[in-house]
Amino acid sequence: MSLYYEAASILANTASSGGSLKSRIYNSKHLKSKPAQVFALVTEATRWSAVLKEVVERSGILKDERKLTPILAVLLSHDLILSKSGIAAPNNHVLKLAILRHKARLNAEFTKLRLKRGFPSVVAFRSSIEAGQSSELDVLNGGDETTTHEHPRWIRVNTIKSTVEKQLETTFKDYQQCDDICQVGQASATDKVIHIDKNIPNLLALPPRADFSKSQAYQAGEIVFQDKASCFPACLLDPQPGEGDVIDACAAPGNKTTHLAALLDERCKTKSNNAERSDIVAFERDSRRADILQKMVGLAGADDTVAIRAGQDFLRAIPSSNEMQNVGYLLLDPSCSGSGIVGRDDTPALFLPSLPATANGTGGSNLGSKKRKRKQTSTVESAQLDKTESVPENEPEISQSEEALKTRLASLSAFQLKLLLHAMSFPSAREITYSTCSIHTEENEGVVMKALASTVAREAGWRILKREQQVDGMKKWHIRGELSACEALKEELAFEGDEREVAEGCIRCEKGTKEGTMGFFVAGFVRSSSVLAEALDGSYNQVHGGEQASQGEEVEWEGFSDDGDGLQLPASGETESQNP
Ligand SMILES: C[S@@+](CC[C@H](N)C(=O)[O-])C[C@H]1O[C@@H](n2cnc3c(N)ncnc32)[C@H](O)[C@@H]1O
Repeated sequence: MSLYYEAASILANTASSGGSLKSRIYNSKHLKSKPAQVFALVTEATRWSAVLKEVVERSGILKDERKLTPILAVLLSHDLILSKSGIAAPNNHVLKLAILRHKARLNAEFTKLRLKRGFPSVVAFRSSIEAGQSSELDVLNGGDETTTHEHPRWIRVNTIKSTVEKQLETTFKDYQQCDDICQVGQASATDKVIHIDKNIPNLLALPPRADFSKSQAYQAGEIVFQDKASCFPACLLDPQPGEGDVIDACAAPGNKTTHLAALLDERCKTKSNNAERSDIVAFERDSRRADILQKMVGLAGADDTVAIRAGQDFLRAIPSSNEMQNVGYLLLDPSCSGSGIVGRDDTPALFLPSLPATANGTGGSNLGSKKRKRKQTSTVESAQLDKTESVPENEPEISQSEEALKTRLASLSAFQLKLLLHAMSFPSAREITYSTCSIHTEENEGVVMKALASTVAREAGWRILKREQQVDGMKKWHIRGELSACEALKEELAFEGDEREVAEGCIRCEKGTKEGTMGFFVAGFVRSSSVLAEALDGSYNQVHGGEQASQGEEVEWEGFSDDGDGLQLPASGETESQNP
C-alpha cells in the first residue's frame, strides 16, 4: 500500500483509535512505509489542512477525480504544492497521475489564497503556519468563530509546591488576565493572556500553543499540564482528610493522583494540626506506566501521601481485607475509547474539503468502484468520524465499521462496569467518582445506570451524587448527562430510581466548544448514611465482607492504549504519555 493510503488510513481512524498519533504510527504492525515518513506527512498535511481544504475545493478536483477522497486530496496536494521532493510515488501511480493532472490549477489556487492572506512568499506563509499564527479560524467559514474553537493550554497550579498568586508573579508575570476564555483560545503562542478558571480552583488557561515545558515552574513540579475536564473527578470527589484513605484505581500517568494529593494537602493545611491525615493508594497495573506515575508523584512533592501499587490490578485488591478497611473514597478513571480527546500536541485539527454537491443535494457522486455513499463534510469532527469514505479498488478499507465500534464499546463498557462494581464493594467507602474521556453514552451514562441498578449498589446503598450536593464549581457546570440515554435504560434495567436525577447528577464536557475542554464524562456516587453507618460500625462487613463484585474472568478490552506518549517529564526529559 502506498504512503498516501497508509497516511489516509491513520487520519480516517483518528477519532476512533486510542493513543497519540505518534504512538499509533510508530507502534503499528501494518505499516509498509517508514513510520517517520508517515508521521511527517500526516502532521504536516494536517497543519496545512485549513489552507489545503480551500485550495482543493476551489480547484474542483474532487468532482473530476474518482480515485481521490477528501483526505487523499489534502495529503497529495500538500506534497505537490509544499514538499520539496514532490509526490512520493512512482510516475505511473494512480494517485500521482490523478493529482498531477491538476497541478497548474492547484498551484494557482494556492498562490491566490496566499496573496489574499497577505503573504508575499511561501516562506512567509510557512512560518506563519508553523508558528500557529495563521489560525485555521481565519481560513475556515470566513472567520466564523462560532463554529470552531481552539483548545487552550490548561495549567493546574500544584498547591503542594506553589500558589496561583506566586505563579502570577513569576511564571506568568507579563500576562494580562482576561475574563473571557475565548480570548485565550484565539490567542497566538506569543500573546500574553491568561484566564483564571471559574469552576476549578487553581486552574489557569493559556494560549493554545504557549509552551511552558522549559519553564522553571514546570521543571520544579509547581505547575502541571492538565486539561480542565480532567480536573473534574478529583474536584467532584472532594476528599476530606480524616474520612478514610483514597484509592486512585487506575492512576498512571498520575494527573488525578497528584490533584487528589494537592486537595488533601490544602485541606490539611486549613484544618487544625491534629486533623487525621488520609493517604492515597494509587493502583496501576501497567508497570511501565507505573514508573511514570512514580516520577509524576515525586515531582509533585506527593511522595509522602501517595503509596503506589505498581503493576497491581485494582480488581485484585480485596475490599474486605484489613488494609482496605479504611478506604473512604475511590476515584475510578479507567481505560476508555479516548473518543473525547482533542488537541493532543502532536495532532493538530484536520480540515477536509467538502465533496461536491450532487443533483439530489448530497455530497459525493464520484465514487470509486466500491460504491458507497460519502457524506458532505466540512468540519474536523465529521471528517474524522466519517465512516463512509470511498475506497479505491484493491486498496484496504480505511474506515472502522459501525459494527466494530459497537463491539469495542460493549467490551470496554463491560470492563468499566466491572471496575465500578468492584469500587462499590469497599465496605467503608463513602464516595466514588467514575470518569472517562469518552463521548459515547455506552461508556458513560450506560455504565452509571447499570451500576446503580446492580445488586451490589442496591445492597451497599449507593446512589448518584445529586447536582445540588456537588461542590460549587461542579454544581454550576452547565453540561449535564444525557437524559435520553438514562431513560432508554430505565425499563431494560428495571431501575427504580429517578433517571432525571441521575442525568442531572452526571457531568459532561464537550470538545470543540468555546469552553475549551475535551470530551469528558464524570459521575459521583454516594452511600445512604444508614448503610455507611452500619459499615463503619463493622456490621456491614460481617454480612458482606467476603463478597466481591470482581470475581470471575476479566473482560478483554481493546481500548485506549494509554501508552503514555507525549508526556514530557521535566526531570528526565523522557517522552511519555500526555494523558488528558
Ligand atoms: C485513562 S488512564 C488513567 C489516567 C489517570 N487517571 C490520569 O489522570 O493521569 C487508565 C489507566 O488505568 C490503568 N488500568 C486499567 N485497568 C486497570 C486495573 N484493572 N487496575 C489498575 N490499573 C488499571 C491503565 O494501565 C491506564 O494507565
